Amino acid sequence: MGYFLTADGGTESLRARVYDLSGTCLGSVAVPYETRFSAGARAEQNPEDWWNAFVQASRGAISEARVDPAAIEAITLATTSCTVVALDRNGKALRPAIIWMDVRANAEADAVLATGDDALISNGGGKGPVSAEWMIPKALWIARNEPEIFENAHTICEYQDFMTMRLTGERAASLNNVTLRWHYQTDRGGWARTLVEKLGLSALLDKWPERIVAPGGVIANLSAKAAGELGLSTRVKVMQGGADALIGMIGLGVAKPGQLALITGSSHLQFGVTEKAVHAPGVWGTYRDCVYPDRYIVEGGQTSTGSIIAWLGRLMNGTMELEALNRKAAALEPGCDGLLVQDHFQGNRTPYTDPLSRGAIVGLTLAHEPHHIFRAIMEGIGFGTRAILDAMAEAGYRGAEITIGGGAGASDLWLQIHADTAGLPVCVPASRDAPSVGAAVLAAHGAGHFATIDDGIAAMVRPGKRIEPRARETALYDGIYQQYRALYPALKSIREGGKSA
Ligand SMILES: Nc1ncnc2c1ncn2[C@@H]1O[C@H](COP(=O)(O)OP(=O)(O)O)[C@@H](O)[C@H]1O
Ligand SMILES: O=C(CO)[C@@H](O)[C@@H](O)COP(=O)(O)O
Repeated sequence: MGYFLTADGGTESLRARVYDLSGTCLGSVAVPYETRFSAGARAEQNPEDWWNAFVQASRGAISEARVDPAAIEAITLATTSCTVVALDRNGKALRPAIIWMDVRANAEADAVLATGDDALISNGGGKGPVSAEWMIPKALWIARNEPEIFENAHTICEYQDFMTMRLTGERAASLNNVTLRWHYQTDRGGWARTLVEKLGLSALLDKWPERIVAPGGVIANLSAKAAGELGLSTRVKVMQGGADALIGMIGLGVAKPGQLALITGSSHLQFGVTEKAVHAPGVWGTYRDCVYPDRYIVEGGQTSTGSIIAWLGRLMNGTMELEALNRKAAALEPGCDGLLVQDHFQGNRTPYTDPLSRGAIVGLTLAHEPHHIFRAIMEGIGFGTRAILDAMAEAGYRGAEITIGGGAGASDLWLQIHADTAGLPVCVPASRDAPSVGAAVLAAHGAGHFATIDDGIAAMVRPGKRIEPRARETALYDGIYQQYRALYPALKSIREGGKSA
C-alpha cells in the first residue's frame, strides 16, 4: 500500500503529515516559524525557514508513522497563498517574503483596479475589488520601491512555487494560485498580459514560472538533492497542491454546488462551489477551474482571525493557556459584559476590502479580564463571518450549513459561537486538518489511485461532528451583530477625520 507525505505550510507553522489511502493520518509533526510584523500592516517571513521546517517536520512525520521511507509514493503541499518571494537565478531569496496578510501594496492595488483590464473579470465582473494582498500589487510594490530587487529577480512567485523549486528544480506555478491571486483565466486567454503591460510591468511576465500545473497534476520527481535532504528516493513524485485554504476545501469534502466551507487558521476564508460566476458587492471573487475542473469557487475572507488570538497571546507574554481561557470564556454570556471587537487588525478582506481598516475593542471596563477579551475576539470574528455569508446570500449563494476546518476547530466554544452567530449548523469532519487531508487526496489522485478528486474525497474524507445553533444565543447575537455592523462606518469616519462614512 502506498503512503503520501503532505505539508500544510500555514502562517504560524508547517505541519508535515503522512497518510494512507483510507485518509488515516499515521504521523504528524509541526515546526513553527517566525513572522516579523512592522508598521503599515507589514508582515514578512524567511523562505529558508519554510524549507528547513519542511525537512525537519517531514523526517519527523515519516519516523512517527513508522513507514518505510521507500513506501512514500508522492508528496503534495498546501501553503499560504499570495505570499510573494523574489528569487535569484539559483532560487535564493533576494529579500524576505512579503506574506499574504501584508497590505503595504495599497496604492498599487488601486493602480491595478484603475487599469480596468479584462483580466479583472473574476472580481466583481471587473468592478473589483482588487486586494493589496495579491500577486500583482505586491510585485508592483517591489518594482516601485525596490527597483534593484525587481530587476535582479529571476523569479517572482509564491511560497508554493518556491517549495516546488526546492523539491524538484522545476519552475512551475499552481493553477490554483494563479487563478485566485494572479488574475489568470483558463477560459479567457490565460496570463494577465495586458493588465501587467498597462502597469508598465511587462518584465514580470518573464519572472513568473512559465509552466502551470493543476492541483493533483504531476510536477516532477524529487530531485537528487531534495531526496537526500528528506531521506527519500528520487522515485517519489511531487504532485501539485495550492493555496492552503482552497486545498482545505477538498479536505472538508466541500465539492458540490451549494456547500459552504469555512477554513480557519491565522485567517478565515469562506468558500462556496458554483456552476456559474457569482459577482456582487462584498464578494472577493469567483474563480473557474481553480480546485475542481469546470466548477467555480466563490470567495469571501477575513484577513486576521486566529492571528488576533495569537496577538493576545503575545500581549500576555506567553502566559496564555488556551484550554483555561476557553473554559472561563464558555461561562460568559454572549457579548462578554459589553465588549465588541472589530476583527480588522490587518485590514478588511471582505465585505469592505479596506486595507486601512483596523481592529478595535470597544466597551472595556476595569472589570474585564483576558477571558472576556478572548471570547469577544471569537465573537467579533463570528460576526465578520456572518457579514460575509450575508453578502454571499445577497449575491444568491446561501449555504444550509457550514463545514469548518483548521485551528478554530480546536475550540468547541468557537465552533458553537460560529453556529450561533451565523444561525447555521456547523459540521466538522473527523479530521480538522483540512489542507493536509486535501493534499493527501491530491497526492493519491495524482498517483492514479482515484480517477477524480471527488472519488478521492469519497474514499479519504470522513464525517465528524455537527453543532446546531442555539435559539436563545442566536437571538442575542442577532442584536449584537447590528452593533458590530455599525462599528465599521463609525470607525472609518473617525479615521477619515470625522467625515461621514
Ligand atoms: N484551543 C484553541 N482555542 C482557540 N483558538 C485556537 C485553539 N487552538 C488553536 N486555535 C487558533 O488556531 C490558530 C492556528 O491555526 P492553524 O490552522 O494551526 O494556523 P495557520 O494555518 O495560520 O498556521 C491559532 O492562532 C489560534 O487562534
Ligand atoms: O488565502 C490566503 C491568502 O491569499 C490566506 O488567508 C491563507 O493562505 C492563510 O492561511 P492560514 O490562515 O495561515 O492557514
